[in-house]
Amino acid sequence: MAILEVEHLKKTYTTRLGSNRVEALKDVNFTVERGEFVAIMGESGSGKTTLLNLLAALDKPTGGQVRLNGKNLGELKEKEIAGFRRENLGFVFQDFNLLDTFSLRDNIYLPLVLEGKKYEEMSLRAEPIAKKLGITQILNKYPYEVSGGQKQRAAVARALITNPELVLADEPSGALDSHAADGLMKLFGEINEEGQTIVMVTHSVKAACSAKGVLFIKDGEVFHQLYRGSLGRDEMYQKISDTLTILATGGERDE
Ligand SMILES: Nc1ncnc2c1ncn2[C@@H]1O[C@H](COP(=O)(O)OP(=O)(O)OP(=O)(O)O)[C@@H](O)[C@H]1O
Repeated sequence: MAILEVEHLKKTYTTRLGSNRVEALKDVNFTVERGEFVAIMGESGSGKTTLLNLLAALDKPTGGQVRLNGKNLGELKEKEIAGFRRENLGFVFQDFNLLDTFSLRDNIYLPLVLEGKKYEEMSLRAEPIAKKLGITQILNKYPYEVSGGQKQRAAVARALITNPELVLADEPSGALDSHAADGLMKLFGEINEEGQTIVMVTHSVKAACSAKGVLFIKDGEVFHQLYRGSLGRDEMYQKISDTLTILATGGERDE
């Protein structure tokens, strides 16, 4: 079953006086099935962040629609949006977005605090997630006391604690060294194997190899979709690299 349906999605940015228009997304169509792990790739300025913002209901499309579990995000009332986002989506960002004055534990609890959950429930929910992510021993530390990889693990725990339908990640390994990035992608793979649907924007071919499919965006449109299927990691790496080369050189996509 499709968890995410994107139909004829369009986003045009207009400057205040209307003199300058940028068609960031022109006509984007794709679906994400439950349990998928999709990487979104494309050159700088191709519209990836714009797309992610629309998937996250952080911005309104100029045309078309995004449906999450059949619910058209465009029909959400302004006051429903924050709650809908909290209940259905988990976010992981390149720069972690952890609050420095909160311990990792309190950062992870934050979405549940906002939902008004009791401390015991927060603790019960966090325990298995922290264990899985290997951060049980450092939960009382503050973000500035731990490594980038550990910060990102805490951010992933925070994204997962509400048991979201969909995790949206924007360059999650972008600020990590290659060892921590590999660890994070392994973790995403495991979380996905356990049933979590993930959509991740990345510039890294290596990170995209962890996904089950890659959606390539060019000039605000879907240029190509690649599925891992039975491809080995090396083959997948090669196919992604080849497609990025075609994207960059303006050639036609290979079918
Ligand atoms: N708030 C905005 N107002 C006007 N134009 C914008 C705005 N945000 C993005 N754009 C333009 O829309 C286009 C797509 O931008 P977007 O940030 O979505 O690309 P991207 O693929 O995420 O790029 P990058 O990989 O560099 O983050 C670009 O031409 C950009 O300049």
